[in-house]
Amino acid sequence: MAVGVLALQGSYNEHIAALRRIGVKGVEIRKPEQLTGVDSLIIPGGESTTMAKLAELHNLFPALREFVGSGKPVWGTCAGLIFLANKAIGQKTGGQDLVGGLDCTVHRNFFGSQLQSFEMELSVPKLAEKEGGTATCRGVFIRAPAILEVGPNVEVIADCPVSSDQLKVAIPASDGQEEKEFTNNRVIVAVKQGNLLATAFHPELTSDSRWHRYFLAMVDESKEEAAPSEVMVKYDLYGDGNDRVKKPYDLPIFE
Ligand SMILES: NC(=O)CC[C@H](N)C(=O)O
Repeated sequence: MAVGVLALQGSYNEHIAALRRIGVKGVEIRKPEQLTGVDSLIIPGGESTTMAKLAELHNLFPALREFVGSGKPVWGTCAGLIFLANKAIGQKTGGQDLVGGLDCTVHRNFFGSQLQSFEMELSVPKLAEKEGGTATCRGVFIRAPAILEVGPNVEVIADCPVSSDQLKVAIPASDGQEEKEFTNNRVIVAVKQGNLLATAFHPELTSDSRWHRYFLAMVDESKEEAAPSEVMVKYDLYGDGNDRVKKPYDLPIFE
C-alpha cells in the first residue's frame, strides 16, 4: 500500500520523490478521510505553525491523533517532528496545536533561524546496522528543531554536538515538573518510539535512501504484527467430546 505524505505545506514533494526513487508510491494527504486509505504517514518539514493552522483549518488534528494512536507508523521530519512531540518550546506567541504521541520535549528553533541552517555528518550506527552503508549520514538542518529530553520508551538514533552559545535553554515548567535549564553539550536529532520515527533534519533532501527504507521496514513490521500469524480454530477432532486446537486447512477439503 502507498505511504501517505501530509501535503499541507513544506517538503512533501521531496518525500514523494524520495519514495519514488525506491519504488514506493507516496500519496498526498490533505483531508481527514484520506488517512483511511493509507497505513503509514510521513509528516514533512516546513513551518510547523503554518502547518498547524492548515491542519486546524482542514480539521485534521483528530484524525492525525487517531492515526498515531492506532499504532500505524508515522515519521515526522523537522516540522513533522515538532508536530509529533508531546511538548514543544520556543513556539510563537499563543503556541500551536500538536498531534503529540512522541514522549519528548522539542525546541522548535533550537539551531536558530534560516541563516543558521547547516549540514553535518551524523553518526548513525543503528541506521547502518539495519540498512547497511556507512555508519554516518548527511544531516541537512534547516531552521532545525532539536530534542532536549526524551521519555524512557524513546530510542535515540542520532544526536549531535551543540555550540556553547546554544546552551542554557530554559525548559518551562509543565505538569508536575519544575522549570529547568538544559545544559547538555549534545542534543538528540533522531528518535524512534514504537510506531513513531522522528528526525530533526531532512533525509528527503539527500540521495541517501536509508531513512526512507528504515521507515518502510517499520511499516512492514507493523503489518506483520497486525496480521494474525495463524488462525487457530478449536473443534472436536476425534469426536470424543474434547475440543482440540488445530490449524484450519488452507484449501477446502471435500470429504
Ligand atoms: N525545516 C523545518 O521544518 C523547520 C521547522 C521550523 N523550525 C518550525 O518551527 O516549524
